[in-house]
Amino acid sequence: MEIAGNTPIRVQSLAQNGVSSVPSQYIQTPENRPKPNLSATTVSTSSNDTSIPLIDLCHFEPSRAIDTRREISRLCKEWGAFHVLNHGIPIQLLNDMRSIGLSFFNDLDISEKLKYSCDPNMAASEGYGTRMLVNKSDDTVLDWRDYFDHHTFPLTRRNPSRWPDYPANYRNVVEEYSNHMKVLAQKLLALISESLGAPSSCIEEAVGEFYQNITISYYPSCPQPELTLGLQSHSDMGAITLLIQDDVGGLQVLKDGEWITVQPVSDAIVVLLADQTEIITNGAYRSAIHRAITNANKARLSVATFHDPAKTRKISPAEELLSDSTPRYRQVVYGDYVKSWYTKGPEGKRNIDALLL
Ligand SMILES: O=C(O)CCC(=O)C(=O)O
Ligand SMILES: [Fe+2]
Repeated sequence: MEIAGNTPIRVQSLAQNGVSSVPSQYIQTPENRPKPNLSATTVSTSSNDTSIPLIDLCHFEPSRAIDTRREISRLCKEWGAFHVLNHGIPIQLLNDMRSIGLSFFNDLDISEKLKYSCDPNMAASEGYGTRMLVNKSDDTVLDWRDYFDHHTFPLTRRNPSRWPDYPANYRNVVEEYSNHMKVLAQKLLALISESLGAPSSCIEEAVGEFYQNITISYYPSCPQPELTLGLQSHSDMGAITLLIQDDVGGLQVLKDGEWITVQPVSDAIVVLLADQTEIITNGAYRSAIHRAITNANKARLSVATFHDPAKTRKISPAEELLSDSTPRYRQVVYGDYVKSWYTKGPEGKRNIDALLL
């Protein structure tokens, strides 16, 4: 599966070559394969029952704060994943972000895209890639996904000249999107802190300066969606992830042992609580296990914006949130957490479970 220069084959090239069956490296073990879609045979339920919940943030209107905090608390305890509406991000910017991502993947030749290749031997390196883990063993099952990862905060990491210059507005859109998403992540972490009765700065102070990465994922149509995953089951390792997707759908969240498909809502943003927030809140709020499935007929695009601590940051349950309970998680240096995640793989929540006291 490797071509000259140690560059892994991009899934989009496989799909464009019209393969009728997926190469064996992409075939999931039976227990990890998506269940066949039962919706046609089950009794119809309201759409609320078959997606994650949605909360209207009412533009962070102070007079709604008490209700919003109460609802946020419930969603963080029961789900760790929910849609937000009236979040303050211009809808046009969400559409522009989807549109520039799609142009990069659809309009450029593979040879053009490969000019932006990330370093396949380095975890989360910036650029165009396909393999998420740095694990080199041949028995790793591969995701049916290509991506472009951008390093966007702190500003010292941001270098738009390393990003595509096609379409012409690509770099501007990513910069503007990054700035808006950072503000929203701060507002949400403040609400989440308040919803636990803590000062609004509690979680953000525990995280420290945000390291923000934006990953555009592209999932080509797949000849055998029943055997593959676009992205394996995981919880995100940082503090909070903000995600948008197109109208194809394929994001699934694990709730009470069942995979729930997140129905696309084009103006809404998906909030995913990540592992460091689980540690900081001492498990009061749990990170969401999620994955992406593939589609036989359509390619799919999503944009995930991750907000993480610095690699040198020590993370442990916040004093203000412990009150009379004892810490349930060992302190961890965030860089060590990331290293273990990328070498061992996520496999559900094995990395955070290893920190449980
Ligand atoms: O494509 C999606 O909907 C999920 C992406 C995701 O979970 C990730 O990039 O961590
Ligand atoms: Fe994720």
